[in-house]
Amino acid sequence: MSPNETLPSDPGSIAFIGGGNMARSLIGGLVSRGIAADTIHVAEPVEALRAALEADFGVRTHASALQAASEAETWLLAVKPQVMRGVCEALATQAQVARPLAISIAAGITIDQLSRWLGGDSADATPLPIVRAMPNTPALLGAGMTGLHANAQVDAGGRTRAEALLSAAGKTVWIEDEALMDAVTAVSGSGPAYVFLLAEAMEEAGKAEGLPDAAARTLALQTVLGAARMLTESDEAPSELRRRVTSPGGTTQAAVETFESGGLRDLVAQAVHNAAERGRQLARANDEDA
Ligand SMILES: NC(=O)C1=CN([C@@H]2O[C@H](COP(=O)(O)OP(=O)(O)OC[C@H]3O[C@@H](n4cnc5c(N)ncnc54)[C@H](O)[C@@H]3O)[C@@H](O)[C@H]2O)C=CC1
Ligand SMILES: O=C(O)[C@@H]1CCC=N1
Repeated sequence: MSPNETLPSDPGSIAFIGGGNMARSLIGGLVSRGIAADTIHVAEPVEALRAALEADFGVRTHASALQAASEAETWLLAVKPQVMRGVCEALATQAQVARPLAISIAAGITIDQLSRWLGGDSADATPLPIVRAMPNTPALLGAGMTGLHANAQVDAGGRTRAEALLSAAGKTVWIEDEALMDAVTAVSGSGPAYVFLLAEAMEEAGKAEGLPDAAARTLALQTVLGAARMLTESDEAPSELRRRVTSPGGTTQAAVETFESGGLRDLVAQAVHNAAERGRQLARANDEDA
């Protein structure tokens, strides 16, 4: 979906709990697709962030999570994994009364954990409909990628609502096995940082070869943009696009052989594995009952 297209269905009123980097990217996506800013509430303790969200997007902000949550039928939990438990427990009573659709974007934190924390003290609280979503920051441009997983309490309407909300950020894919959400986090949630790192490294290497700073940056960044567009706008596999740049005995071959003999593929696999493992650790580290 391109940034100016409207959404296929209205996601209804939304309370973002946490108004940091990822919430900001998602809010930018929603507002640019014509979602009325006054249906978006944001709870954020940092006053400067609240002021910036109001000025930039016209959304309603609150210092209190409970206040924002009481305004909306969908809660988008966008705080760090390390504070998620406290935030959920503070909202538990309201959650059991209002029974919102709760969507968490926190890395690692499982639906079982969210369900327990939002269930409050009552061990037999009826499980809430909960969606685990893993977006990424290109959401701000409508070019994001989100993996979604729902528990059994989420009905077709809830799935449609979650998908409408996250599709404001770009593409979505449903993941039926929750255990794979850590792999989604490791590939696409964290993935933009890997591409930014490559861009940084290309820029630095260009400077080391003698290019002026500004030229090195433009050459690296425009190359990443052009390659990303070819990857998504052509029907060819990445390996075929690479083959077409690589003249036998030429310059690209010299570079690609250096990457391959240096173990780039193994390094990427190890990096993705470590990111997924970190997601699993975050779940354990933030749950003394697990
Ligand atoms: N940054 C990214 O690229 C992505 C982040 N995520 C997930 O999104 C979540 C947020 O990450 P970021 O936006 O990067 O972090 P962030 O630190 O920029 O945002 C979190 C915000 O929550 C606020 N906050 C803290 N306690 C709060 C409370 N009790 N009530 C309301 N707000 C509270 C903080 O002031 C902060 O502004 C994390 O769980 C992360 O795993 C998921 C996908 C991508
Ligand atoms: O680094 C993190 O933990 C978060 C989750 C995915 C991207 N940023």
